[in-house]
Amino acid sequence: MTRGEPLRTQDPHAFIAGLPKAELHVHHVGSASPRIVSELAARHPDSKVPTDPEALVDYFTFTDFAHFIEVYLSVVDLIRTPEDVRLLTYEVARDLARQQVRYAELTITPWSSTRRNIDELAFMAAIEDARKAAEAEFGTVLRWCFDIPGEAGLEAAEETARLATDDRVRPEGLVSFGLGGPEIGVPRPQFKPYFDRAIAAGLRSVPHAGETTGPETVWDALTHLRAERIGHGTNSFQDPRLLEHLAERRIPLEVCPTSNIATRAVRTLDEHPVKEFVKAGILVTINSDDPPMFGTDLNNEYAVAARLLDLDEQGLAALAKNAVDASFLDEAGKARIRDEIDTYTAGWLAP
Ligand SMILES: Nc1ncnc2c1ncn2[C@@H]1O[C@H](CCC(=O)c2cccc(C(=O)O)c2)[C@@H](O)[C@H]1O
Ligand SMILES: [Zn+2]
Repeated sequence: MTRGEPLRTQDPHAFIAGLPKAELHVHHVGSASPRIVSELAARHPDSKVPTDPEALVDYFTFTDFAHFIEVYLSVVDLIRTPEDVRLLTYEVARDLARQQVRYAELTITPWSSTRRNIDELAFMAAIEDARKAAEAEFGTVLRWCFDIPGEAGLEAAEETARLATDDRVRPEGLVSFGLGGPEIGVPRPQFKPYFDRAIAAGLRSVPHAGETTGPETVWDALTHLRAERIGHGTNSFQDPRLLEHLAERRIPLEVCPTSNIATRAVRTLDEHPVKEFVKAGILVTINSDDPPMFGTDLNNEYAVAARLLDLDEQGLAALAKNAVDASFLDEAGKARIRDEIDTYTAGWLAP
């Protein structure tokens, strides 16, 4: 790409690759690279996960959301020791740093590990050790969102709330509390007491909603779970009043375009409602969700957004700043990344 020429007619990849970014919606286990997955699968030959990274492409082709969760859990099954947890977390940070991600909020489901007999304190020590190493070595700041796997029931919710609020256990890097997994048959209001506890302990509320069910789930997340950002929120487009509400209250959406196609929540990228969200004045952030499982990464999601939203370099820089604004970083941290984005963009556009 030639500097100074309008991006619209050019390939945006080079600009995006160097653009400093923040990632707000990315799952810990869902970020395991094919190399890590095949390494773990080889360590645990009883697993049905392929050891050949090429075979993983087929394995990571999903017929629907339920199939995605089934495959996701087979990868969760590969993580069996605190050392597996530390290695995964550190490698995820390395992949983020390579994409110029300066700050990421990583969604972790601690219950999935403690129920697989990983000691809770050893688990927390493993993620914190990786977080500190990543910040020192790559300059990427990681923070955690602990999420309830909704379909696993209220015992899992109780355990997740305990791990997130008990001062003897909760890790220093924890900033938010989430809710993931299937939405069908898993009403949001039942999780209110757990979100209340997490919020009282100073955590921010970031449930998934409106990914596989309609706008009423997003309303539930706002009303009952006091959501400050919505994971996906894809089907919000079906309710104009909800779009207005999200815009007015400045509730950001964590949009993950390729994920929605891979899990068949949306039929094609061209039908993705992200453009309607922007038109409605909603603070849209672009994210990768479970990048290797969906054959994507954050840079590719920005390229997808550039196409769907018809963005030039300034537009992409504004999108990157949306994620900084919507993050749970402190003001000084936000200002640093915003400045970096401005400096990078000005340098790129200078004749
Ligand atoms: N696009 C997504 N949309 C929603 N969620 C997503 C997405 N990507 C990844 N997740 C993750 O999937 C987990 C689901 C885990 C789950 O349901 C479950 C049920 C029963 C037992 C167990 C177990 O561990 O034994 C787990 C969520 O907590 C979430 O972190
Ligand atoms: Zn997600």
